[in-house]
Amino acid sequence: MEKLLTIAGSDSSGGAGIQADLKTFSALGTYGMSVITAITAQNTQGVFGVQDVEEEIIYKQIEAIFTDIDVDAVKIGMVSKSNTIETIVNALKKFKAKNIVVDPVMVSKSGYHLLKSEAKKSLIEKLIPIAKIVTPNIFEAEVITGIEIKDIKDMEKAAKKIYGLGPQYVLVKGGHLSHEPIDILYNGEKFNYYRAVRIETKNTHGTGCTLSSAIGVYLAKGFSVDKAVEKAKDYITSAISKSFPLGKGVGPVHHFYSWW
Ligand SMILES: Nc1ncnc2c1ncn2[C@@H]1O[C@H](COP(=O)(O)OP(=O)(O)O)[C@@H](O)[C@H]1O
Ligand SMILES: Cc1ncc(COP(=O)(O)O)c(N)n1
Repeated sequence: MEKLLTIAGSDSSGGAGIQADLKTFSALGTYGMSVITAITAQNTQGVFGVQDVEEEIIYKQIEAIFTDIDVDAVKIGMVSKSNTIETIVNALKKFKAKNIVVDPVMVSKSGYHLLKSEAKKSLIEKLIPIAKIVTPNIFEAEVITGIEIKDIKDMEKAAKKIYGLGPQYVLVKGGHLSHEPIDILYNGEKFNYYRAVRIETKNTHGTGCTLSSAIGVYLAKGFSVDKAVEKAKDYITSAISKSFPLGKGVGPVHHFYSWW
């Protein structure tokens, strides 16, 4: 069984963050482990508080895992502040982590800034360069590049600029486009396009977390990056099509749609 690690924030309502990542790992038949970077008090309507975890215990969690267990892929989500990012990057370099998927989480669907503004520079200069694949949504790609994104051509321009920061692959996600949700993969030479029909639902809490975790799963299973993205895109599209209402706000995707 492949062994996956998520380094991310906890979402108390279970739809995004660490909880979405572990559900994805489990649903797709892999063994999930977690390093918690921050605890959010969150539900389907908003984020009401965040407590960052101290760098020392973040490092110790990573060390405890890598000195004992072979990790086949690592997914990184919410990282809050620059000290957290630097601790994670140094630790992953030290332990020669492979198949690193960086989801550059910035703002929750409910509008809360999960990445502090002082951490943007470290995210861009330190975290993105160690990624095998980085998966910004349109807003994140705009913040990283300064390019305003209105269409596919702008997404391609942003993907090229982000590739210049050092990751091996860039996936700009089109979930927030006004038409079909096309995701664009760039490897420094060519673009691949992943199309899907737009599912009419408000219940999309955790889509980005779920997609990046699923990409990690398929990389751990030995698929090429192109194929891993294709399979992960199929999984997220089905999980969104079976998403369900929960609470009073944005409900979650159904990670276990093929099981129950
Ligand atoms: N309504 C939808 N129907 C189908 N696919 C969607 C929908 N919303 C998002 N997606 C897909 O879900 C994945 C996550 O994308 P996105 O929502 O853009 O990321 P994030 O959660 O980081 O904002 C992408 O593959 C995107 O194309
Ligand atoms: C702990 C945590 N990590 C990530 C997200 C982003 O997920 P979404 O964009 O669906 O709100 C979140 N809301 N909470």
